[in-house]
Amino acid sequence: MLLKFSKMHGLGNDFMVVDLVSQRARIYPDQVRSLADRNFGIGFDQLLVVEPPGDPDMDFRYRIYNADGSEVEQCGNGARCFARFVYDKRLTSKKEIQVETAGGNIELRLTDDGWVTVDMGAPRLIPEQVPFQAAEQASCYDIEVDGNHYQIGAVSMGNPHSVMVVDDVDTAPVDVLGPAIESHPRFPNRVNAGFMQVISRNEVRLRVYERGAGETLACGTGACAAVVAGRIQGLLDNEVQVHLPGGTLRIEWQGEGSPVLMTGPATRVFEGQIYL
Ligand SMILES: N[C@H](CCC[C@H](N)C(=O)O)C(=O)O
Repeated sequence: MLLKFSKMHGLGNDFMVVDLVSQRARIYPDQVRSLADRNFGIGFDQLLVVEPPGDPDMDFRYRIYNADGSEVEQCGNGARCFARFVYDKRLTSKKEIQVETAGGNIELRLTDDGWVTVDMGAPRLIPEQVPFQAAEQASCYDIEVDGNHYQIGAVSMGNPHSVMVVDDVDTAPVDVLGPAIESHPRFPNRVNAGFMQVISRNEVRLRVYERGAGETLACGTGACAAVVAGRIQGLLDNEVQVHLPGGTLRIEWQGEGSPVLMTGPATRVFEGQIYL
């Protein structure tokens, strides 16, 4: 079966995007893993799939698979690329697009400067909703890793995030602590592990070791979760520039119960086709 795809990225977060609205195909987890294999496949952090909506009030369903084949609830950088893809491919003429994901419904807004603002919905802070094992909700939790103790925030943007404040992201032990936190037993569904350096109340630097993909050049939901965690710890204001290795996102959050808004670019790289 021949499958057409687009290669896209959001600040270096690397995607393969396939349209299953106009192409009749089915993709299975083992196929995802082989497509992600940078030696024999196309290589990506996540595979993004465009499908017809289940809910007639929505425009599309948006399915997301990590490079390890795991299907996940949300992908922020991918949402911006999704909007660019469906508009440029003329699957919609709308510039405000309602999308159904496993982690909740989101709204994608294409702006005239070619960027995209995504209403990511309200963050979930109740431990059971992250999910994270904790006796009660708090802005900060103590976790133990290899006998050492660390303070983290636990936030869901539909997908689970841990956020650790560090003095310097360049020297943070992301390669060691990232995988250890990703598979920490208190996160029953694993977790994306963020490391945040606070520059000011409106500016942070962030690195994210992503669940199912490893460290990426950018993580959209990670940027949202970092701002939420920083704000509830009293470190940040409502609008924050988040500097990731691949570039900067603008994140806005007015506080508990409000949606998180993420604004940034979406870039097409090449078109391709592959025989599955
Ligand atoms: N690795 C994430 C999914 C992709 C998130 C990231 N690429 C983004 O831009 O939000 C997870 O397992 O929840």
